[in-house]
Amino acid sequence: MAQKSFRITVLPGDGIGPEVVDQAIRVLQTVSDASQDIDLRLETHLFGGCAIDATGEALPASTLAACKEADAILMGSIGGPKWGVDSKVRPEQGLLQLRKELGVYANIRPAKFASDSLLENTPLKSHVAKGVDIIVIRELIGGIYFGKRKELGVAPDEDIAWDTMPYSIHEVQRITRVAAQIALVADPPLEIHSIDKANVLASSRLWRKVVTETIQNEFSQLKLDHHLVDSAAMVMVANPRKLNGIVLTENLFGDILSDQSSVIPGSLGLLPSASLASAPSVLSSPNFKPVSGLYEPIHGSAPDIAGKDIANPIGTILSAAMLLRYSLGLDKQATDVETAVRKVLDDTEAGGHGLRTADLGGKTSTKEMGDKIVEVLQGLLKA
Ligand SMILES: NC(=O)C1=CN([C@@H]2O[C@H](COP(=O)(O)OP(=O)(O)OC[C@H]3O[C@@H](n4cnc5c(N)ncnc54)[C@H](O)[C@@H]3O)[C@@H](O)[C@H]2O)C=CC1
Ligand SMILES: CC(C)CC(=O)C(=O)O
Ligand SMILES: [Mg+2]
Repeated sequence: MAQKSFRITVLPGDGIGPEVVDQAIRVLQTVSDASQDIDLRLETHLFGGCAIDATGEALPASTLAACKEADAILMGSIGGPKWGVDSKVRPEQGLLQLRKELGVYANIRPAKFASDSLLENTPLKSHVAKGVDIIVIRELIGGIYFGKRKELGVAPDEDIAWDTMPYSIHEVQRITRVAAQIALVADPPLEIHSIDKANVLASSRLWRKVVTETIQNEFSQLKLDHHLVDSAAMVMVANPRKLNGIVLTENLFGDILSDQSSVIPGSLGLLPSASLASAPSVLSSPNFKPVSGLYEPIHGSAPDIAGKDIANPIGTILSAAMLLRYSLGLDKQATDVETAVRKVLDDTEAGGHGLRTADLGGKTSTKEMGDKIVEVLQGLLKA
């Protein structure tokens, strides 16, 4: 078999970013070392606050070029108090610019139990949390994060600041199609729960109309319902199984609801994400075509725990699994990474280790968690 060689651009970023990315790099290296047929070439670049310190820019041109040339990008997290909200150049601006430049409008954030044993860690009652399996699909390059805004102190009306939340029919159609295509891969297909604030916002009325028409006209076999975002936030913690399937929503609501969804399996540090410029193609299909993408945990740079070797690396490691599956077409290896994570967390299954980092009430360090996942993965990759 001809060797498959892939370029992966790595952006460790700030705070705990480099700590959790180090463990995901070891996982990808383990996949590469296990097969003569696979060669993963990882190249690290400056991005975020560390890039501002070194170059004055959050997203230097060389970093953007490396991202555009890569088969996939693995990111940690950016930001921190050193480059806070009053700074002229902020790391978060670089992240928004990167997402926009790459056109990755579809942000896929699965919120499920990486291991059933995590039920002991949920702050919800276990009968409420059990069986929750939600994929948040968040529109990522539109809405209020990208709309026109005016800062305080800018004339006219210097005492007023504002943001706007524009959405076009095209933007809502394409994210709805991604949600529908992901829903259809499951058997039975997943239900779609579209979240908006259509009782107040014009952009939400457009959202609801376009989602409804796209599903009715193109995917009429799928079940769709609509929730207002305030009550959806309540349902997500009171009876989250009601939202099982796909939670489809716009940029700001998706940012908030996905952090909230991480409470269900027990920690923000557990959840991965993929940001893509099209629907991922179905791996079992003969027409499978890998898509380039940006992969990152859903959390931020966690300045409160940075530099202590206690951050949970699992969200980043599971993001690397999504990278293997969607961008490199390495489904078996992706599943092996997910199985390794499950076995390391699990305290009941054969070969389970029951490890927990501090966010889940344990004492396992970031590096020890990475060590164990790599060790279990090596065994699985040989099989
Ligand atoms: N994609 C990105 O790079 C993102 C960057 N940020 C930036 O990160 C900075 C900090 O933001 P925060 O609001 O504090 O949110 P955060 O997500 O960094 O942290 C929130 C809480 O979760 C904990 N936490 C997060 N990840 C964890 C992990 N892997 N293991 C254990 N605990 C974890 C933190 O210790 C903190 O208590 C800000 O500058 C923000 O703009 C925030 C979200 C996403
Ligand atoms: C840091 C922001 C730009 C984004 C964010 O919080 C996220 O994507 O989860
Ligand atoms: Mg966020």
